[in-house]
Amino acid sequence: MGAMTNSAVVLADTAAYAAAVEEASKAAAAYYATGGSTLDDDAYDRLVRGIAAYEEEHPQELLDASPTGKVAGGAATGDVPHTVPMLSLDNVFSAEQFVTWTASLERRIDRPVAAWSVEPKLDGLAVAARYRAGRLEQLITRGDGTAGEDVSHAIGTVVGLPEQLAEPVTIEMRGEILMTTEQFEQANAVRTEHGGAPFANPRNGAAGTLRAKDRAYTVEMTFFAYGALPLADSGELADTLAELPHSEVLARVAGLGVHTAADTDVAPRTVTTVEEVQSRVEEVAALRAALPFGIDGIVIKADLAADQREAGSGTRAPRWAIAYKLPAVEKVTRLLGVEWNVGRTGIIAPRAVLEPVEIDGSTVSYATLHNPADITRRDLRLGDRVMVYKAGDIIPRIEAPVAQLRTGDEQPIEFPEACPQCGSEIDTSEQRWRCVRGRDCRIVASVSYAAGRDQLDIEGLGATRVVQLVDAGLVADFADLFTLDRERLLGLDRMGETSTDNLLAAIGTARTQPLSRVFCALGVRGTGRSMSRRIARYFADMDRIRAADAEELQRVDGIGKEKAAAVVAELVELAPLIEKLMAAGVTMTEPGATPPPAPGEEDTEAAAAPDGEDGGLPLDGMTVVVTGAMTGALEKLSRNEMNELIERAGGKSSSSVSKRTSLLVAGEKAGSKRTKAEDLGVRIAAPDEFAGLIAGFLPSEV
Ligand SMILES: NC(=O)c1ccc[n+]([C@@H]2O[C@H](COP(=O)([O-])OP(=O)(O)OC[C@H]3O[C@@H](n4cnc5c(N)ncnc54)[C@H](O)[C@@H]3O)[C@@H](O)[C@H]2O)c1
Ligand SMILES: [Zn+2]
Repeated sequence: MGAMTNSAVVLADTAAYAAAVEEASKAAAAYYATGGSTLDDDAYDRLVRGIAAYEEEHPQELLDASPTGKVAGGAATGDVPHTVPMLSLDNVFSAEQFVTWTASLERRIDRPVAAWSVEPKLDGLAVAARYRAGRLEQLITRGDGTAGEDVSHAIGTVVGLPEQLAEPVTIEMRGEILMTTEQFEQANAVRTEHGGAPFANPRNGAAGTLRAKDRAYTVEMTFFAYGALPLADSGELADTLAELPHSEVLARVAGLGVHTAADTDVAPRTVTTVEEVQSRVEEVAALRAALPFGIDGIVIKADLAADQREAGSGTRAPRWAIAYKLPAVEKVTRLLGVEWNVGRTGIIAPRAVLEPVEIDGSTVSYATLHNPADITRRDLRLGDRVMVYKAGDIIPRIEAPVAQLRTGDEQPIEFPEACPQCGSEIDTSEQRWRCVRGRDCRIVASVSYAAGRDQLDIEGLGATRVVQLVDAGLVADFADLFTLDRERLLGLDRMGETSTDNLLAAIGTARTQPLSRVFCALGVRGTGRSMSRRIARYFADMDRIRAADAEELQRVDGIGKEKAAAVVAELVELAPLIEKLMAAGVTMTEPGATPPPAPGEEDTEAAAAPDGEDGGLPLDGMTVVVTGAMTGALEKLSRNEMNELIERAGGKSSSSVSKRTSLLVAGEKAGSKRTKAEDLGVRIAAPDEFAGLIAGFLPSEV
């Protein structure tokens, strides 16, 4: 389980302390009233921990408004007295803290705790539900712990809280009201349909919904009981409830028809040792991401009534129970942009680009947005602060914007008007938008990419022409270009003799492109131009690349374990295409590169020879940066071609000048890179001088 990384806010002086108390009180008031706090729980907890730390150092400065030591931070109130106070829970954040807590509890009762109940800490709001003679009469919030608010108007909208019990008993059920993920989605759909702002997360949804009266619509919530108490006229049930172990009380509650967590994957479990508690805690933590409702920890309670009685309660929390907190899975961050990605079948899916935020031990920079309707429904805007949810391995998702944090500068999200991959029209008739070319979209995009200037460089084969070839069924992948039939090309619109012959000639030339470009044209994920060149130079021919396993691929500069495995897998998928290219006579070797020793021969002299001695290339061991306009023999070369040239001559190309740069090729209008190279004392060469240095490697004139 990831450790808690959130440390307390540090408060330097009285003024900072007072400001923190005010901020926390405001947040808590909003949180308990409508669920609409501007802070996420992590930020709130860090603030309160900072307040507590300051108060410990300066007890004489304690402000009345301080949230510490109070149920609901002192922010909630009510006028319906509770029979027995409804308290909060103390927290632990690690196995060690938990062990310390059990030791102090056992010291207090002067004996080992006989059994523990380990249950989910449901992330909703505490309520008391009073049943008289089996009928649900009153629903009350926790309030300040001694008195809560009457929210009986919600009776009938809460799944798991029947209006009639299985037996005509008088009893108070205590538990949590929350929205399941599904209810939350439903709530936001209904709410936005009625012109309301979506709830930022399920907890806010439950808080806002429970207290709202006279809404034009109802949304469902779910109740989970975690305890029961007698009421004034409970009769003999009072004695039973006072004596039964907690676990058996829960079983009675369920027997009466009230919902508990017993039917979930994280059902309460009774165990006897601290080790068993710990392993159940880990189990629950692992199950969390897949649960259909939110939990923010695990509650561990002494199970026996006698143990609970003797431990007693403080003003804010019982001493016989503890909340083992799990890392927060929700954080507020900013929505920076939206990307539109086209899938294999042509589905165009939006993805949110976020200001990176750490959630549960990983950095989250993207979140799924499902479809355009979803964006509209959630009323998301660029620049919005959004609540992001991420647990376990699930794809992070945006729950909703935090509307209270809007500044007015937020911008609408623009939807694409043409397919971002191939430029075709978009079919918007369904919720999930789709490129009208469907699966062909990918073909159009990958053929266009392969024909591009930095890959096979096929002149006259622009996007429109590719669309034309794909639509005519002449091309299903870019290998088909090499077997195009002249007569059939002539049959297409706008393809006269001249353009057809020019195109065929350009394709013929493409056949002679070096392996590095052919490899790049394959579009293997994570291998752009320079990586493709490194791979091609290392292996020298396609067969060797294909024969390489992940371990061997990692010998190529810049390829790590994960990328190596991904490349190997993708090359297997691409086998039919590669074979088609080979059959069409496309070049499969890299000029000037020497293949590595075959596997198993690594220890022979070739491998033992010191680096650089093998080829004696002019730029061996050098890192070269190019800037400004090239002239003379280099004039026509694009930046990519310059980089190819550098690498062919044994150097490494880079785009920025640093201490490690060996040479800067500076042409006309060289700017800041030149200044930087001068400052660092990096050698600078004019294009002509550089051309002389690598003369043997210049592309032959066409
Ligand atoms: N974002 C904000 O602005 C803001 C403001 C105030 C409070 N908060 C958050 O609220 C939390 C503190 O609230 P709290 O005082 O309600 O304490 P809590 O939620 O940490 O713990 C106590 C509550 O746990 C609930 N609970 C869930 N499952 C239970 C179970 N099986 N058995 C017993 N109780 C169970 C009960 O409702 C109980 O009242 C913190 O996590 C804090 O971050 C956030
Ligand atoms: Zn498309």
